[in-house]
Amino acid sequence: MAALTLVSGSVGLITLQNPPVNALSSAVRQGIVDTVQRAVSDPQVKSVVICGQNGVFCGGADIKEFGKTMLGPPLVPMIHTIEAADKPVVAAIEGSALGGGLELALGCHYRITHSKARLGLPEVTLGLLPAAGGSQRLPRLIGVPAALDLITTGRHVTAAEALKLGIVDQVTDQSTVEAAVKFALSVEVQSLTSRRISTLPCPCPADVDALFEGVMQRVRQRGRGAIAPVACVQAVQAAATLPYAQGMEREQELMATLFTSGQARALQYCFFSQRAVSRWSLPSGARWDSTKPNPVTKVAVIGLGTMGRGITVALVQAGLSVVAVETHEQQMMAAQRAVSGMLERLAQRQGVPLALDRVRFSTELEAVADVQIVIEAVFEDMALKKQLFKQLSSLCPAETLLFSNTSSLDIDHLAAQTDHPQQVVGMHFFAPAHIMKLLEVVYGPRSAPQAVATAMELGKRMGKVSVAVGNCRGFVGNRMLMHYLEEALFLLEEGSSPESIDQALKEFGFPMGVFQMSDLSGLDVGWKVRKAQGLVEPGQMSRVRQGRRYSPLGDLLCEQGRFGQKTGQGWYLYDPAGSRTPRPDPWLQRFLEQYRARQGLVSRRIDSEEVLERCLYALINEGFHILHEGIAAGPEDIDMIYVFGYGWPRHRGGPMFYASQVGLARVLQRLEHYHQLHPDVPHLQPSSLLRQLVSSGSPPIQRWKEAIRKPHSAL
Ligand SMILES: CCC/C=C/C(=O)SCCNC(=O)CCNC(=O)[C@H](O)C(C)(C)COP(=O)([O-])OP(=O)([O-])OC[C@H]1O[C@@H](n2cnc3c(N)ncnc32)[C@H](O)[C@@H]1OP(=O)([O-])[O-]
Repeated sequence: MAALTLVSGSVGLITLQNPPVNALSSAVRQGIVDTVQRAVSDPQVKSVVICGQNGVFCGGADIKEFGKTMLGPPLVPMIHTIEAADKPVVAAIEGSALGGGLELALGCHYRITHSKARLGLPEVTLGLLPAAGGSQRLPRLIGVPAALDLITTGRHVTAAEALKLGIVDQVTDQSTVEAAVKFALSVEVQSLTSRRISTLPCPCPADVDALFEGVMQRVRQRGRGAIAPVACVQAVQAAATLPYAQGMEREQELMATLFTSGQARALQYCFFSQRAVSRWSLPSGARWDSTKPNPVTKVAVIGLGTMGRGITVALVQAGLSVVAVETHEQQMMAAQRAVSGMLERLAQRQGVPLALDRVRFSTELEAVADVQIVIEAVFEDMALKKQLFKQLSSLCPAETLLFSNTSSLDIDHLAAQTDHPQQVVGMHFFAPAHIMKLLEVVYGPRSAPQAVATAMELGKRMGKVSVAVGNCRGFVGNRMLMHYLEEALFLLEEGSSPESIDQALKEFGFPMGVFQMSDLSGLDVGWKVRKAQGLVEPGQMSRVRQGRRYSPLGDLLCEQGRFGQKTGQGWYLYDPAGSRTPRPDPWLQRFLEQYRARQGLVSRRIDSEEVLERCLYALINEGFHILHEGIAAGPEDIDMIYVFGYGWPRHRGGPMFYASQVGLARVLQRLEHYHQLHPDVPHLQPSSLLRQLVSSGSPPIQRWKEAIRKPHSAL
C-alpha cells in the first residue's frame, strides 16, 4: 500500500498505492510507517519524496473506515515521525491533497505541487475537523484568518492560490515527482529547524479575539445548527492561543465529540449517497454501467422564461453550443439581454473568457433541427407542451432526444405526442437552473435507457447531482413537498402562525420556512396547479374537497392578489414589493382569526415539536410510498433530492436518513397518533413499507432496499 524505491542515487521515493484516491486506509498508514522508517534508517537515503500513485497525491483518511474499529497505526504519530525526521521529506502533490492527505503534506518539510492540483481540508463537510494536526499546523503556516477560512468552509484551493497563501513551496507544470526529486536533492544538506511547522509560532493579527468572535458568529449563522464548523473555529483558536502540544490535545478532544456524532454520520452518508445516485438503474434492468450515453455537442432550449434562461447559461458553462428559442420577438430580445448579462457576470467572477458565441438566439422553432437534444422549458401547461412535442416530433430527426423541464406533468403524455416516445425524458431543473445543483431525470415507461443515460451524463457535465426517478405526479421532490405544505396550512387553521411554523423549520436547519419559501416562489404557482386539479372553488370556504381535508387558505390569499414577494404581500409583508425581507402582517393575523371563527375552529397552542413532526413526518411518509412504488430506487435518491433541491439541512442527511436516526418505530407511532387525531388526512396514514420495516426490526437505512420487493416503478 506504500512502496519505497531509491531514485537519483539518494532520494527515497515513497509512493502511496490505494486507488482511486490513495485514501489513508489502515494498510496505507502501515505502509507509510514502514517505508518512512526504512528510508530514515537507510544511510544511502539522504532525502525522501512522498507521492501518490496514478496522479493523485491523497484524498485523505479512508471515510469507509469511519465508524468501524480503528485498526493500524494512527495518523497523528505517523505524521509527527515524518516531521521529526532528520532527512528532508518533500511532498509531491498531484491531483488532490485533501483532508488527511494535506495534513500528511503539512507534516513534510516541503511541498511541491502540480499546477492543476487542488488542496484543502474538507473535513468540516464530513462533520469532522482536521484532527491529524491540520487545525494546528495550517494556522502556523498561513496565519489565522486564511486558515479559518479554509478549515471552516472546507473549500479546495488551486495550486496557484496555495502558493500565494504559502501552503506550498513550488508549483510546476511538468512532472511533479521529478520536480520534487530535484528539489529534494537541492535541500539534502539544509537545516530543517525552520521547516517543522509544529515548532513555529502561530502568526495572529492584533485583533484576534474580535476575529474569532466575528467568525464564530458567521459560522453559526451559516451552519444552521451544524456543530463541526463551530468545533473547527475552536480548534484554530487553540492553535492561536496554546502551545502546540496543548493545541493538539484540544484538537483531539473536539474531534472525539464530532467523530461519533449523528451529524458526522449524516454528512458521511451524504458523501457516499451523492456518488451512489449516479449509478442509476431502470425497471427494465438497464443500468448506468451497461448503457452508453449519446455524444452531445449541441442542445436547444425552447422557452426562455426564468427556467429556460438558467438552463441556457448552465449549458453554455458546460461547454456546449446552444440554440435558444423564444417565439415572441420581444421576449427573445429580453432573454438575450438577460442571458448575456448572466454569462458576463459569471465569466468575470470566474476569470474565464466570455462564451457568448456559443449561444444562438432564434424566434424560429426550425432552428432546433440540427441539435442532438431539445430541452423544452415553456410555460407549465399540458396543452401547450403537448402541441410543442407534436411539432418537435415532425421537425427533428428520429435520433434527437426530446427532454421536458416539466416540474410535475406526466412525461408519458408528452411522449405519446411523438413518433419516437423512447426519445422522451423529463429533465426537472430547479430555479435558478444555473445555480441549483439538483436535477431530477424522469424516465417514463417508454424512455430508452440511452435517453436516460444521456440525460444523466448531460446533468453531470452541467455540474448537477442528477437523480433518476420514475414518472408520477410531482415526481419525487414535489410529490413529497405537497404534504409538507398541506400540513403547514392545517397547522395555521388549528392556531399556529406563519412566523412560528417558519421559526421551527429554520431551527431544524432549513434556510427558510415553508411560508417564506411559498412567498418567494409565488403563491400563484400552486394555485394554478390546484385549479388544474379541480380543487379550487372560488370564494368557497369548504374544508373537504375530493373526499379529503383541504385548506382553502392559499386560494383565499391568491383571490386577494397576495402572491408573495412579487406583490409585496403573501403570508408576510414585503416593503417595497419585491423586497426579500419578510415582516409579520397584522392583516393576516386578523384574517386567520376571522377564518377560524367562520369555520368554527378553536385555536390552540401548537409547539415546535408538533410543527416538525407533522410537516416532516408527512413528507417522510410520502417518501416511503415512493420507495414502495419504486419511483425512487433507494432512500439515498430521495435524500439527495432533498439535500440538493429543497434546502434539507445536509447535517441531517435527508428526510429518509433523518427518519432512520429518529427511529422508524417512533416515526410510525407519531404518524399513527396524528392520523388518529386527523382521520380525514390520508397522508398521515403510515405507509405499509414503514410498517413493514418496523416489524422487521427497523434495519439500518443501507438495508432498506432488501425490504422493498418491487425495486422499481411498475409503470
Ligand atoms: C482522522 C483525521 C482527520 C482526517 C480526516 C479526513 O481526511 S476525512 C477525508 C477528507 N477528504 C475528503 O473529504 C476528500 C473526499 N474525496 C473527494 O473530494 C473526491 O473523491 C476527490 C476530489 C478526491 C476525487 O474526486 P473524483 O470526482 O475524481 O472522484 P470521486 O469523488 O467520484 O471518488 C472516487 C471514488 O473514491 C472514493 N473516495 C474518495 N475519497 C475517499 C476517501 N477519502 N475515503 C474513501 N473513499 C473515498 C469515492 O467514494 C468514490 O468511490 P466510488 O463511488 O467510485 O465507489
